[in-house]
Amino acid sequence: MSVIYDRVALIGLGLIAGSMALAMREKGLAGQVHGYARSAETRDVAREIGLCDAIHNDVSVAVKDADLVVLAVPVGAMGDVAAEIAPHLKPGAVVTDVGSVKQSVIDAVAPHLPEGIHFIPGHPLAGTEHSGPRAGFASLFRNRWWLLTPLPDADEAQVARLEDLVRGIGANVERMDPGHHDLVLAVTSHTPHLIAYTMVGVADHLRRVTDEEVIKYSAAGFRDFTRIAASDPTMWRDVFLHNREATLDILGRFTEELFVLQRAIRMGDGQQLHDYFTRTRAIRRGIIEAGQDTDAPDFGRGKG
Ligand SMILES: NC(=O)c1ccc[n+]([C@@H]2O[C@H](COP(=O)([O-])OP(=O)(O)OC[C@H]3O[C@@H](n4cnc5c(N)ncnc54)[C@H](O)[C@@H]3O)[C@@H](O)[C@H]2O)c1
Ligand SMILES: O=C(O)C(=O)C[C@]1(C(=O)O)C=C[C@@H](O)C=C1
Repeated sequence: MSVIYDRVALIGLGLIAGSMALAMREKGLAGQVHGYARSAETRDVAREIGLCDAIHNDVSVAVKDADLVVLAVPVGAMGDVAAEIAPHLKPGAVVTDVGSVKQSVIDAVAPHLPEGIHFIPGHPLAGTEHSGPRAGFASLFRNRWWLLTPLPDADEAQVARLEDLVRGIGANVERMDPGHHDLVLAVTSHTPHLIAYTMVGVADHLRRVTDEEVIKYSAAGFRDFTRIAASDPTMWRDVFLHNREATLDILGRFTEELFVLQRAIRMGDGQQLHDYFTRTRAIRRGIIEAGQDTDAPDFGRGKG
């Protein structure tokens, strides 16, 4: 593949930026990849594993002459970082972000960026429960969605160019309105994380169970919850604080459904439980058949 941006600057060298660096370098999509990290420890690790062509401790130097700047910090830090880099951006540069929430990032970042800078917000729907520079891997985005939420006055050629980069690192790209993005992600990612955090918290409260039995007899369902609940606390604190309304809306609906099932159990209404689980099984099978769950062990065989 050919170079799409001569110089890329990654701000915040964690799981997502690290994976982007490895993927861009593997595919030859960037002339040079520069990275900025606040902590000396992160910079040392990034150097040790050869994540970027150059690692900086000064964000203004990192973004200088960059054609693409990627903000890969927690959602709550995006505004401060944008304010810090704004005076040092190359005229005509593209700034994107990878935050899990879109409207609040747009509100926090856009006002800081000078005229002539192309801000194109984005969100890769790919991740793991691990964080930091060592967590990155080049194939993270392969066959995953990467949503872009361009502003109404976005430059079409610049959006198309960023889409080429995203496709180049293996993802499928789609454009979406930021408010709609935040509602969809509240359903598919944010509320499920909150439920996982809560379930693991409940087990923890039942100390007599956690001390031995949960670990010893941990079945697949609970194990999946513990994986999700091991995700980065700063990142997820920021997600909930910045996608408050959509998460509260979905959480309200979740609670209503939970009460319906709770009542069915209390009343011994097996038919209702069976009907409900039949519907949810069909949803899972639909995802597998659409080829949207490449992690599933039975992927491609149409079984859920
Ligand atoms: N982890 C996921 O599954 C996932 C998936 C998609 C998108 N995202 C989003 O990507 C972004 C980065 O997430 P990640 O998983 O790579 O996190 P990470 O914790 O692995 O990396 C984030 C890095 O940003 C640094 N940082 C924090 N505040 C900073 C600041 N003010 N200035 C400079 N650096 C700062 C941290 O020290 C850390 O090194 C977040 O906005 C997150 O919502 C995460
Ligand atoms: O697989 C995981 O560990 C994830 O939680 C990844 C996940 C998700 O919910 O799918 C988490 C947050 C992101 O913003 C995007 C992806």
